[in-house]
Amino acid sequence: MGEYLDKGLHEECGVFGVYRQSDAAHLTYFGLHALQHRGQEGAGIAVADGKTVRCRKGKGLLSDVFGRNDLDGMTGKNAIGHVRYGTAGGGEVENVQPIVSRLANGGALAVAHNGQIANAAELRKELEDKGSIFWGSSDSEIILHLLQGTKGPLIEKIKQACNRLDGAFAFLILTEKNLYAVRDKNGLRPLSLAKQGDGWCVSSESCAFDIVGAHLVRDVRPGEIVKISAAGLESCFYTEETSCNLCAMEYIYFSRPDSVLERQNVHGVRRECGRLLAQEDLDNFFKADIVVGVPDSSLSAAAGYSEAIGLPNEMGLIKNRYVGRTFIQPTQAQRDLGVRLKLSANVPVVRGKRVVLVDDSIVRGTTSKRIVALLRQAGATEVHLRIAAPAIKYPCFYGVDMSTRAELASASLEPDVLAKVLGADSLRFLSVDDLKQACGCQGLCTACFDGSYVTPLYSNKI
Ligand SMILES: O=P(O)(O)OC[C@H]1O[C@H](OP(=O)(O)OP(=O)(O)O)[C@H](O)[C@@H]1O
Ligand SMILES: NC(=O)CC[C@H](N)C(=O)O
Ligand code: SF4
Ligand SMILES: [Mg+2]
Repeated sequence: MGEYLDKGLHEECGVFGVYRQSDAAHLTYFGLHALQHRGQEGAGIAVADGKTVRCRKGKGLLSDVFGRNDLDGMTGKNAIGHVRYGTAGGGEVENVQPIVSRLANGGALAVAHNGQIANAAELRKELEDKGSIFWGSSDSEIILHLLQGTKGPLIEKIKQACNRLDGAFAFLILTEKNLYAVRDKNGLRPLSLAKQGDGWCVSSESCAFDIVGAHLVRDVRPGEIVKISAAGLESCFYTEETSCNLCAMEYIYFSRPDSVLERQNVHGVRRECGRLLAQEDLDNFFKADIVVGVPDSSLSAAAGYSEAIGLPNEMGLIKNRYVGRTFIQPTQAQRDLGVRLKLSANVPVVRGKRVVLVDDSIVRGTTSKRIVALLRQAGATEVHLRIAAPAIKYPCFYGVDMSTRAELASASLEPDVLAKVLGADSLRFLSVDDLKQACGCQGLCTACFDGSYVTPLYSNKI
């Protein structure tokens, strides 16, 4: 990620697929475009025309990989695509997805995976001991090797493979004729299904359906394998032991505000997090002048906080929308300037004001520290930091780039100590109970807040 500004939280991957659509490759391009926020390291599209599966992929953004005419030769009515931020294995092109392979029966298939397989190290060793040779180093490739080692029609192979995998996986498989959508039994990563004319779409987030004119039907259920073929849509489950534990960070940070996950609109959840966060300040007769959200991901929470507490929600920080990719290998001085390149304080708005600064999360604390300093330099008299998520204290082994406790600011520092380190006058987080209430869905993974992991940890260490 050296080419990008040093971000606190990295997105995950996004998957998108279409079935029975003329111009499937172009539609997949547009779907992936709506999911670009989930991964910027690599992108790819595989398309099937009933006889073959063709794939084009490369490093970088979608627009780096696909030029104006690059999709012209990719004919076929079914396609899948992927945007990657790697969580296992490096950023090399071998790990960019979809990964295309051939089973022993000669059938070609392409796989696009979002998530992280918790027992990847154990499975890879077992497969290598049995003779598998891996092409790359990502955990996603394990899915293909497991399929090769099982018997029966593909749907049976997928069931058997899924029963060996643990952790987080939402993946798509494209064969010459069919499309499969699979979600792990804990429902850790999102995956939704939509109807488009007489065809279908599948996506990590529903925001991608809107852009291609498809209509959200439902989430793929935890443990479900959906097969889309000429016969229509068939559904089966690889296990009966299922429960929904969607990643809470999808609501807090990763997903786009216009997406609907498990029937909850992401903007609505964030706004409710902000409202609930304000409650304790209201009860304590907390005094401030304005509420400022950190653009863009905290704006919904700031709106909810401001509504509940009755203070104006002001545009005290401005984001430069053209910052994303900046310079290759920035110098340390340029890194230090990072937040100024991305965010500027709106001086006339914050000067002389007691500011409630609302952000969605603190991971390493770098962003908050820089923004608090920025507001003070702009003349804010007080800066009270309010985080619309609980304190992150434990690593994630399910596909989010927070892998050691040492890098997490809240793992070792209580809020009042952390407030001092960040230069804020006060600091409060949302409680886990309030987060669950705001998300309103039946189950939620909250492991990085409370250490309640929904799978065994295998060789991963807390
Ligand atoms: O405590 P830290 O390690 O700094 O990480 C936390 C920050 O990271 C994310 O923002 P980021 O700047 O990555 O992206 P955004 O512009 O999409 O919010 C998140 O919204 C927090 O602001
Ligand atoms: N962020 C993700 O979902 C990544 C998928 C997979 N673990 C990879 O590294 O390619
Ligand atoms: S541990 Fe945290 S980031 Fe990881 S899946 Fe669970 S809620 Fe999401
Ligand atoms: Mg942020």
